[in-house]
Amino acid sequence: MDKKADAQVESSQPAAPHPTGQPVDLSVLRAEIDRIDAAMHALLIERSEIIDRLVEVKRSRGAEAGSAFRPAREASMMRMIVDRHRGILPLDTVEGIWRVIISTFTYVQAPYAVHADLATGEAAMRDTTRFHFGFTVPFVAHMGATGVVAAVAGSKGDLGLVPAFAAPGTGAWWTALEGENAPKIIARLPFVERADHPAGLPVFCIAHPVTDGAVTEVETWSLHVAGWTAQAARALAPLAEVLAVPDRGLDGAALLASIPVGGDVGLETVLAALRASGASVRSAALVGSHASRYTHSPLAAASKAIPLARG
Ligand SMILES: O=C(O)C(=O)C[C@]1(C(=O)O)C=C[C@@H](O)C=C1
Repeated sequence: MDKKADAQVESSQPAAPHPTGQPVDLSVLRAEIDRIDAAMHALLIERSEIIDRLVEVKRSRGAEAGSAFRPAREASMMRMIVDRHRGILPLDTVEGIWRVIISTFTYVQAPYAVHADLATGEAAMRDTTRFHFGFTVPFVAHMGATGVVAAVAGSKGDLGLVPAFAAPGTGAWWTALEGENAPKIIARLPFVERADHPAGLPVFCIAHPVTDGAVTEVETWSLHVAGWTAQAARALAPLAEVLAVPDRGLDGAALLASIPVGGDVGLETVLAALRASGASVRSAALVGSHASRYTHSPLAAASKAIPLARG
């Protein structure tokens, strides 16, 4: 059956009855869908116009020309979007749609590329990059985080994605972030974590230091220690998330420690724990910051979204 005939047969079938008891024709519902699609499209066009005005305001305030990415704003938008969602459209879809909207509006303000380290697994890193940045933003593949950091350092406003987990052979790439003008960690993705996230690979997003819109809920510190032992690793485990790789000499290690700001544990606590375990700390450099990890729980959301039956 051709599509037109198919549509006619379908639309001649009465759809599920309306709550008033009257059957509703499919064509009526499709007209509603067209109306909603047109309204959504018009809103996106209106959003573009607001972005034009936002660019003017940023320019008039002398904002940096490099990148339009504002980590604090994006983290808070993604939390709001996920928290208000309800209905049968999967959350993964909603999050993906807004990641593409926001990343593309970032791109139209100031073009950038995303450099990604594929060394720990090409498929997962590609999925993650496309989920968070869409297909309009150019994707540049690298084999190793060091190449990603170098590419970001040499660019005007590009972003880099590197694994936020320990993987064999990754090396202490974060030591290249130590200089004052070197790139820094500015975000950790996904902004909203949950079980079965379709692009759940934990990655750090790297960029030139952000002076406008940085978020400092978690600081990332590059530490060089001597006397790195299993005991030292155990002492740090409850205090901070740590990536560690061998560095300079037999028992030396380069660490990347993520330490929440304003909590019970600060950099001093971490350094004291290292010293108490017999390690000595040769240097500590702040190499970035990002929003706190934010976890979405479907059960908590469901109990919030579905009103309890009364009576
Ligand atoms: O709020 C801004 O500063 C914007 O540039 C707008 C916008 C968006 O599209 O909503 C785009 C890029 C930023 O990373 C954050 C948000």
